Amino acid sequence: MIIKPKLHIKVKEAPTAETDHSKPPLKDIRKLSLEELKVFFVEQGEKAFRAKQVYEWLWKKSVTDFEQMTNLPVSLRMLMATHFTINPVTIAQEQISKDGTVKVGFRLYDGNLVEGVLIPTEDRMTACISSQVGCSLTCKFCATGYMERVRNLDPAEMYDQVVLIDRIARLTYQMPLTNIVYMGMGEPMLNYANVLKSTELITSSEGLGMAAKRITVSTAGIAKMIKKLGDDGVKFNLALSLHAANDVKRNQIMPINESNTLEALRDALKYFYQKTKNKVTFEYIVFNNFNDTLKDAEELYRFCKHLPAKVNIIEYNPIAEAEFTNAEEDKISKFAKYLEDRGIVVNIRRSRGKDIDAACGQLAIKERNKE
Ligand SMILES: C[S@@+](CC[C@H](N)C(=O)[O-])C[C@H]1O[C@@H](n2cnc3c(N)ncnc32)[C@H](O)[C@@H]1O
Ligand code: SF4
Repeated sequence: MIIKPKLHIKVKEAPTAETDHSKPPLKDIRKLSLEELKVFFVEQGEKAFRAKQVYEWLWKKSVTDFEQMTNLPVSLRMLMATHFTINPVTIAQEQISKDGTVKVGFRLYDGNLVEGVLIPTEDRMTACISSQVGCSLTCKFCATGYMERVRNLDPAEMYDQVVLIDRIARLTYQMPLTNIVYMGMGEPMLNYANVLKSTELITSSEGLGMAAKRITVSTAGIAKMIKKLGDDGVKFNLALSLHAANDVKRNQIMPINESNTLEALRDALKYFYQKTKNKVTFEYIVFNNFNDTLKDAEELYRFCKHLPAKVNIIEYNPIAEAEFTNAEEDKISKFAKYLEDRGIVVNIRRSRGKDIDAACGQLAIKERNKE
């Protein structure tokens, strides 16, 4: 297995950045809560009810400019424009795969690029969104693991990805989004508060009003934060990227396992289940000659039998940075059968968008390599 060194992300000059460096950049108005917006308006001698109107324009209608808030007096729009800005996420690249999957490169206000994917299936329109620029967790099979973590996304940046992918779904397939997975770039549990805030916005009636059960947050496994999800009583689904149910093997491909062992994760997941009654999904890529034997399946069975859980076997999308490949079909079927025979629910998920680099991080890493 060849593992190449980490790449450094070069942050581009922001296309919309403040060019007059003598003035501090304006704050994004979407960083304010409804309450904070009310306080601002009252301090400025305006009526408090304006806050609700503005909030609706910002979230439900997702406007990108104060000028678009057409039911508000011009003076109010000008007041906001002198104190705040709106930093919308924009689409930098869009590629459609032969299988209908759409990969989107999102440009953030500071020039950074993150990725999202629209995955259309028979009964679902799923958006896969990013939570960080890069990732600090260095998983050896993941393209994003070869980038440095640059920064966390803020709630509005995650929300915007959903809104933009929803527009693509409606335009391309005449169907709105039905599901959202936090399985793009980054580790959601290392951007905990912003991820939770974004799910609140997506589910709230002031935002998109989607059911929390339609959202899945995926983690590489940070035990402390999984327990916190339990304490916070979240309603969305949780997926754990397991990929090996043996500490020695998992340490090799997911260094986070050294400080968050399988035992710690199992305890955290039990706690999460006790608190939320939400079933957990285990993500497992069956890598050729690494974790593909019936002994590996037995270890996986032993790990998940303690919890009401299901296993998603994900097809691997090979990346240029490492030499992992999928196990052969036959081995994957035997692996799945071993688990199913013991009562574990197994789904085999085919890779989507192979022809367009749909594995998370692949598009951003290519862009970076061009620079
Ligand atoms: C990119 S991660 C982001 C969420 C979180 N950091 C995590 O690890 O669960 C989402 C899922 O994609 C998987 N993944 C990463 N690289 C992949 C690849 N090249 N092919 C298929 N799945 C991949 C991860 O193992 C994880 O289950
Ligand atoms: S799999 Fe998840 S945690 Fe691991 S490097 Fe990729 S994005 Fe980060």
